[in-house]
Amino acid sequence: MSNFNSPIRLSSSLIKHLKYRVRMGCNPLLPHSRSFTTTEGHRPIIVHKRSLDILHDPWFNKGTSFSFTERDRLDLRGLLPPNVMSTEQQIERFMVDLKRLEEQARDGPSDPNALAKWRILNRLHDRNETMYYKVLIANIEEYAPIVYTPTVGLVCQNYSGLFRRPRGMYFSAEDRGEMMSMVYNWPADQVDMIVVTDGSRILGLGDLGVQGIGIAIGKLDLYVAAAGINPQRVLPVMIDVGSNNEKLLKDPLYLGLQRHRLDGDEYLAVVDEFMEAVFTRWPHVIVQFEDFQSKWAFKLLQRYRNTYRMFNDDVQGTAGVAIAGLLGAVRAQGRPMIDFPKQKIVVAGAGSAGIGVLNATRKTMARMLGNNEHAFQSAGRQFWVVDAKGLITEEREDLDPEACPFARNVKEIHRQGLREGASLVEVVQQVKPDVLLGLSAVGGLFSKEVLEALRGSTSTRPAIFAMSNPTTNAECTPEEAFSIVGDNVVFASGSPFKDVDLGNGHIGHCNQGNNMYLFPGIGLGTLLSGARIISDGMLQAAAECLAAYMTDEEVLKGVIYPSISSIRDITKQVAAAVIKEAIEEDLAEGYREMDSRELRKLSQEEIKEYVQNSMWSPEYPTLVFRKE
Ligand SMILES: NC(=O)c1ccc[n+]([C@@H]2O[C@H](COP(=O)([O-])OP(=O)(O)OC[C@H]3O[C@@H](n4cnc5c(N)ncnc54)[C@H](O)[C@@H]3O)[C@@H](O)[C@H]2O)c1
Ligand SMILES: O=C(O)C[C@H](O)C(=O)O
Ligand SMILES: [Mg+2]
Repeated sequence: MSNFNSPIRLSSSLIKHLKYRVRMGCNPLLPHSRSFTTTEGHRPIIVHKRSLDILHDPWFNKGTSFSFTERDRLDLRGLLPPNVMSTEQQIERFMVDLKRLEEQARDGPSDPNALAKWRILNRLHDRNETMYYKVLIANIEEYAPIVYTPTVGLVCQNYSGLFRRPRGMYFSAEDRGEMMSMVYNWPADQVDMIVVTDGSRILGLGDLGVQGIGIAIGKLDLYVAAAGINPQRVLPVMIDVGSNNEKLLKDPLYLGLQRHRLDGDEYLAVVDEFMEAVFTRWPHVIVQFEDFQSKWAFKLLQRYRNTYRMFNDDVQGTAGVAIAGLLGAVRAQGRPMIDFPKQKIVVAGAGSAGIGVLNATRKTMARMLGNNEHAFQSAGRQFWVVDAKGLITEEREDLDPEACPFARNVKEIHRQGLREGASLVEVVQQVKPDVLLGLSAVGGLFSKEVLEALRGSTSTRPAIFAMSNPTTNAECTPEEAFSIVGDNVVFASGSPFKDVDLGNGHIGHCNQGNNMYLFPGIGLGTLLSGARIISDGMLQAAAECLAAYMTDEEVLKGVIYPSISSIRDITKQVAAAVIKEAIEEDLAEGYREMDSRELRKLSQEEIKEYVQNSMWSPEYPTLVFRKE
């Protein structure tokens, strides 16, 4: 039996490994260390490693694309098949493999091979990041539903089984007091974007605990693919304060802390410590809060938004996307934008997303009505909010403070033939809304009865937003919407659905109303402006930019959101709008060589050019070895 005083015996293989690490210039006692250099442009990259270390490093790995001379320079000879492939050949080989799976897929409502595709893409991500993003960007329409909603939901649910190579950082309740030093374990000296979750409300799937890291990874994939954030400078983070999901707590394969969630001040102390640690190491980082249960989403946003560069995607990103869609719906009715404050809107769901949408939409209406208290009060009367307990009125007991401003006046509601707790069907029947918007996480909530009631809408073209994710949580499908309410409706869903063949040569267009159209641009614009905080004005500018992206011709056809294939261009425009607003609000402090004075001199076109030139593209840099 060994005790602490006995000499340590090292196995011969361990000695060999340590000697090898010394030879490679690494500290044998520290975990694997990497050197980080920028890959923008076509400049060579100086690397301090060779041989297998290069092949195992996805930032530098080119797989079969290493040229003969590079293989010699980097001691790779013999470690790869001899045939040198071009990038195109490599990608083709990969795509053939991927497509084979699809050909075998049965054509069902969901993709039976979605998880298999995720695994293949994930493995590529592990071994060759450049190629991974090249594939993702070139085929974004096809593979966003795999790396993002809906499949990412399935991935999070099955994360224990799917976990291979760790990605990102985990801060847990057990790490209290250690985070300030732990944060230095991450190898990158520069981090631009963090997406953090506590796993408490992953999409509409509830508390998935530590497995929620998948959502942070998926969101950051879009930051790289859509916003051109350098993948070396993104960091997915999971704050593991436990889980209240009893199934997970009993699962022996669960990878997270097997304890109930911390609450109250203890919870806040963990998140505070995390924020302090990451902003100490990377003062210019932007932190996106993702999929926190609404109980904490609002509190944390209020706590940090005036001190740190952060935003909550579910509250603020979703709000902007909804506003853009709602404005699109008005245009699709052939009405002028000024009619927006007249829209009657029924919202199902009063959580972080629903309340975020309600607040921002009310403010937008109030601005159009004169931006005074009277305008704000009258805008508030355009909404009827239904949650799990039915219509919310001032009679409701124990109402969340966030929902209070939207509780309907009891007398007014009685005159409309409604009451506290009225069902969604009753509300739709009585209100005859222009818009029915769902952020309830309840699949099928817009039942046949609800949709039939919507046929009585006073609008010439009612709009249905079934925004809950993933697919199975959508409040209704586009088929149901078009067949029950009518061919003329405007339809959007949070997760992608196919367009509907209406049978008479017409297509019922299915828009994807998802915050992916805004968060990458909000992050990129904030980064490049160097704004200290993310203001309401910057978020509003992002939403307006998205709304203006669609032409009149498109919206009249019911197309209110762009195709995901143009997401890189949309993100560029959104980022430019955010920068412009940050400059106007005097928040922009500049980024790298572009200081605040230079920024202020830029014209609208030059801002767009600046954004475009700052976006990372997946190209192999030339690698050159030099000893450290
Ligand atoms: N499309 C997007 O971009 C987008 C963005 C954010 C969130 N979402 C989706 O929105 C959903 C909700 O997210 P959240 O953060 O607000 O969740 P949440 O848990 O905070 O809120 C859910 C709300 O729905 C209400 N609800 C539950 N059952 C209901 C019922 N039968 N009828 C009416 N309301 C009911 C609850 O009372 C609660 O107010 C999730 O599915 C999420 O994926 C979509
Ligand atoms: O993640 C998404 O697809 C959208 C949104 O952030 C959500 O929580 O559903
Ligand atoms: Mg989310």
